[in-house]
Amino acid sequence: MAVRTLLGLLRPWQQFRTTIITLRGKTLVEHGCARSMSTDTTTDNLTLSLDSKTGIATLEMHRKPVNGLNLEMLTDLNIALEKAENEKSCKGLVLTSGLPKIFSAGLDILEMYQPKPERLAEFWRTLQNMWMRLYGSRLVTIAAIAGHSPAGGCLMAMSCDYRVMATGKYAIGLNETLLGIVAPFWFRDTMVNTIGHRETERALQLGHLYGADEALKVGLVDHLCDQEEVVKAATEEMSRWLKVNAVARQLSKSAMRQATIDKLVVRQEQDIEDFMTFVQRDAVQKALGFYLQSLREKRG
Ligand SMILES: CCCCC/C=C\CCCC/C=C/C(=O)SCCNC(=O)CCNC(=O)[C@H](O)C(C)(C)COP(=O)(O)OP(=O)(O)OC[C@H]1O[C@@H](n2cnc3c(N)ncnc32)[C@H](O)[C@@H]1OP(=O)(O)O
Repeated sequence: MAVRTLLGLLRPWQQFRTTIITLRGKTLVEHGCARSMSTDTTTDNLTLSLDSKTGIATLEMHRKPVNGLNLEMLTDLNIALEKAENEKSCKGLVLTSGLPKIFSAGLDILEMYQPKPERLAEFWRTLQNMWMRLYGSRLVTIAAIAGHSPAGGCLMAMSCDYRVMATGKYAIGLNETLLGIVAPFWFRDTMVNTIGHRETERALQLGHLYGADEALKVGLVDHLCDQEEVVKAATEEMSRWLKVNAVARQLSKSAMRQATIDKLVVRQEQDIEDFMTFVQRDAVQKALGFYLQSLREKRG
């Protein structure tokens, strides 16, 4: 409180600072505001910005062409999520995309196709960490989904507390079987926790991608609105969640989610090994190759 009062005495130009951080050979530019203790970050892959009045951060993904989750993007996501988590004035986070018609195409398949083992292990660990951070966040997290959200994109959306999706011809779901791969147990658990066991069983086997109406019907998303309105609708919903006592809400969230996260915590190394063995199998490499080819041919 005393710190806030002191900061309030600073002149506006004294309240802003710009810091440049170099990370993994990339430059992060930070524009910080001392009054709100907020820190905005932009990288090649995303922008994190905090509205100091509301305490709501927006995390906008913008890795072209489809927000494919590669190692660098996942690293940036981890840093941004940690930053929002550690920022005391931040209470909620809207996760969205700055690319048209895409929330996220999920994991960058090129990370799994003909991989270098060392990078493959790091890639998977970084994904695990991102999921644990997002699923277990103390913040109210709302996904604003204005585009396609298959596989890893669906995982990110399901890891939020609430999902707003645009009406339109967009698809969301865990479609791994269509690629000839298997959704790992923590992807499956997250879906079971969201839409229930029977619906998950059906969706996983079929690799079913839900349209927006169907996703709403099974509870995979919570609200539909026009494409242009998704972030606004997410922010409006957020204000409802922020009225709830924060400690009580966080404890309730953790009571519902921690056991699912702990399952991965105790099996994290084994899960990396399982992933590496599975992905490097000849049959899986062949299937991924065909799938990549089919994506390329689709474009003509
Ligand atoms: C038993 C033990 C088990 C242990 C675990 C084992 C296995 C591991 C499981 C791993 C879990 C995997 C999760 C994933 O997320 S896998 C990725 C799944 N994603 C997809 O299937 C989406 C594929 N993409 C699309 O369907 C479409 O691109 C779209 C998202 C609907 C967007 O369509 P559109 O706007 O028409 O764009 P294009 O299709 O033209 O795509 C533009 C370029 O982007 C490339 N692309 C698309 N998606 C990906 C991707 N996920 N990774 C890499 N690259 C991607 C596409 O090829 C185009 O490239 P080009 O310009 O070079 O042709």
